[in-house]
Amino acid sequence: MKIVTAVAPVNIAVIKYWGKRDEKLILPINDSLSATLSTDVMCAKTTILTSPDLKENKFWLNGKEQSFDNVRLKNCLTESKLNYNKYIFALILIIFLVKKRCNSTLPYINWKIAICSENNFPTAAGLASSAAGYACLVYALAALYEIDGEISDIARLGSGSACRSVYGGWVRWQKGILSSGEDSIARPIASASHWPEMRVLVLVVNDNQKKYGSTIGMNHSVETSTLIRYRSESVIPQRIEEINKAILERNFHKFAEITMKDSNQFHAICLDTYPPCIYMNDVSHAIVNLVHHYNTYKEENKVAYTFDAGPNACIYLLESVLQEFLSIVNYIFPKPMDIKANDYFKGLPLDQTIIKKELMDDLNLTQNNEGVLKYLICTKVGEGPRLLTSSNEHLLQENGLPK
Ligand SMILES: Nc1ncnc2c1ncn2[C@@H]1O[C@H](COP(=O)(O)OP(=O)(O)OP(=O)(O)O)[C@@H](O)[C@H]1O
Ligand SMILES: C[C@@](O)(CCOP(=O)(O)OP(=O)(O)O)CC(=O)O
Repeated sequence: MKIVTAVAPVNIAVIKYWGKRDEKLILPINDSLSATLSTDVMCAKTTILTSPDLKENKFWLNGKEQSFDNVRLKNCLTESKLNYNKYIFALILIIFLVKKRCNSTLPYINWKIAICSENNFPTAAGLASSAAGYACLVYALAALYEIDGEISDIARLGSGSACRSVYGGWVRWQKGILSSGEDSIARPIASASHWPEMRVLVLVVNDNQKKYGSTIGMNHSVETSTLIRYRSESVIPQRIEEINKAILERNFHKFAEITMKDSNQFHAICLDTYPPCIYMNDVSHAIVNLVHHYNTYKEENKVAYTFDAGPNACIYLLESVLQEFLSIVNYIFPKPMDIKANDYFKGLPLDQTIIKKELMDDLNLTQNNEGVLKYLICTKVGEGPRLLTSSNEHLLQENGLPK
C-alpha cells in the first residue's frame, strides 16, 4: 500500500485566461498571469492511495463519491461538446499521463487507486476550485509515482487555470505556439515573498454553484465575440509585459490600473459574447464603484478589483490600507447582526476598525442593506502545493475508504 496527501492553492488572475485555441489540449489564445494564494486560508486537499487490495478505482470529492471507473472513456473522447464528464475524463487522462511519465518498473504502477479530495471553500462557485483541485491531484499523483520536473502541462489538462496553481508566488502561463501544447506551461515570475505586503480580500457576493461555467462561457466568446480577438492579439502582449514589470518593481499604482482594466475588458468580452454571458451583478458593480471612489479620494490607486467568472470580487491591496478599506466595506455593506464575526470575517485576522465619519462623508457612497455580502476572506500571496506527511492528515483509511 502507498498513500500520499497534498494541499494546493487557488490562484487569482490579474491578466485573465479567456479563450482556447485547442479545446482538448486546453491551449489558450493569450498569456495570463496570477498570484497564488496562501494554502493556510484556501486550499484543496487530496489523498491518493494505491494498494493491491483495491478492486476498482474510486474518487470522492467533498465527501460525495463521483462516478469514475464506469465512465465510458470512448464516449468522452468522441464528445464534441464538453460537458460535466469533462472533469472525470480529465481525471482519467491525468492519471494516464502521470503514469506514462514515471518509471514504469514501479511495482505498484498497475494497482487501482482511491482518490479523496476536499476544498475548504466553495466548489464550482467562481473561486478557482478547479485550479486548486487539479493542481493538487497532479501534485499528489506525481509524488505517488515519483515523477520530478514539469507538471504544469499535465495540470493544465484538468482545467487551464490549474497550471498556474502548481507554483507559488506570481505565475505566468505562456500560451505557447506549438500545436502539441508542449510549450504551453506556467512559470513563476516572482516568489511568494517578493511583495510581502500584498493582501487579497475576497468579497463573497454569492457562493452558490454558478450556472454558466468558464469552459462554456469562453467557448461561446471565442465563437461569437469580435473583441476577444482584438484583446488576445493587440492588448495582452503589451499588457502582460507591463504588469510583469509593475510586479517586479512593486509599483502598486500601475499594477492596480492594469489589473482593473483587464478585469473590465474580460467582462466586456463576456457582454460582447452572443448571447452574452453575464457574471458580475449589481453588487459587483457597487464594489467597482467603491474602489474607484476610494482611489480617487486617495489620488492614487490604493486598491484593485478583479472578477473571475462570477460576481465575487477579489481585491488586491497592500497591508497598509487594508484596515481603512475594510472599514469602508463594512460601512457600505453592513454585516448582518445575526452572523458571528468568525463566520463573516474569514482567513487572516482582521481588526474591526471604526469608520471615520469624515472619510465616509467625503466618499459620499450609499449604504446597502445588511447581508448584501455573504462573507469576506482575507488572504495573501503564498507558496505552491506541498505534501503533508503526518498520517493524521490523510483523508483515506488504509482500506481505501474515506475516514
Ligand atoms: N478538489 C478537487 N479535486 C478534483 N476536482 C475538483 C476539485 N475541486 C473542484 N474540482 C472540479 O472542478 C469543478 C469546478 O470547476 P468550475 O470551473 O466550474 O468552478 P471553479 O473552478 O470553482 O470556478 P472558476 O474556474 O470560475 O474560478 C468541480 O465540479 C470538479 O469537477
Ligand atoms: C475567469 C478565469 O478564472 C477563467 C478560468 O477558466 P478555467 O481554468 O476554469 O477554464 P477551463 O480551462 O475551461 O477549465 C480566468 C483565469 O483564471 O485566468
